[in-house]
Amino acid sequence: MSRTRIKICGLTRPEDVLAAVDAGADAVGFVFYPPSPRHVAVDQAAALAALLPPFVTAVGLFVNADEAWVRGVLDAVPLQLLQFHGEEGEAECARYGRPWIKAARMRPGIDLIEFSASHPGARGILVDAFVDGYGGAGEVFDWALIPRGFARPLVLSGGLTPDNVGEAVRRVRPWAVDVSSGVESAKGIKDARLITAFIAGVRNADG
Ligand SMILES: O=C(O)c1ccccc1N[C@@H]1O[C@H](COP(=O)(O)O)[C@@H](O)[C@H]1O
Repeated sequence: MSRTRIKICGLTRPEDVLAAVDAGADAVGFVFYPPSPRHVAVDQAAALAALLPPFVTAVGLFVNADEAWVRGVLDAVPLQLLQFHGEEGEAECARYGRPWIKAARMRPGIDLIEFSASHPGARGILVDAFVDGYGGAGEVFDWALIPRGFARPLVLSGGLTPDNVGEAVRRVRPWAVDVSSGVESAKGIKDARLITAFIAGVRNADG
């Protein structure tokens, strides 16, 4: 079994980027969604992305964003992967010519197979709790909503913490996990000890 990839999302400070990299994160996320307390300005994100060593992926998170604005971000920030976390359709996700993942907002009644089929170009499907404000709420959803044997790379998120990520990895066996609130001391402020504990929890579950 391959090791579970780990993304630490919602970084706003250089020290948090370095903490995530030092702890062994595979990817870091920058939130380009002004209502979020983790929103980063374009020049701020460019400075943070410049700190990344090779083989750590810079992910840009967008929610129903205006096309011209996204293009402006892409011109200024070296993002290797886009995360669409709103109601973006396939064409909206594809128009930037960059690899992307698509978030499914999980609640009872959702058909993840059908959702996945409507986003054929996504490199993976991220599953998060259905919450007001679209995400970053620290809420867990019912992992039983994920079909067994889901055939595409699955990124599990939503209320993961150092305490529950081991159980999450053992039960769901996702391709990757993504965390924001669960490694914070305050909104947008990461805690290096929590990041380290989170990554240790994943690695213990990987076995
Ligand atoms: O982090 C945010 O502020 C955010 C805002 C809008 C959409 C998504 C957001 N973050 C993503 O939400 C999930 C779950 O986060 P949490 O660990 O429960 O806090 C995760 O994929 C973040 O990338």
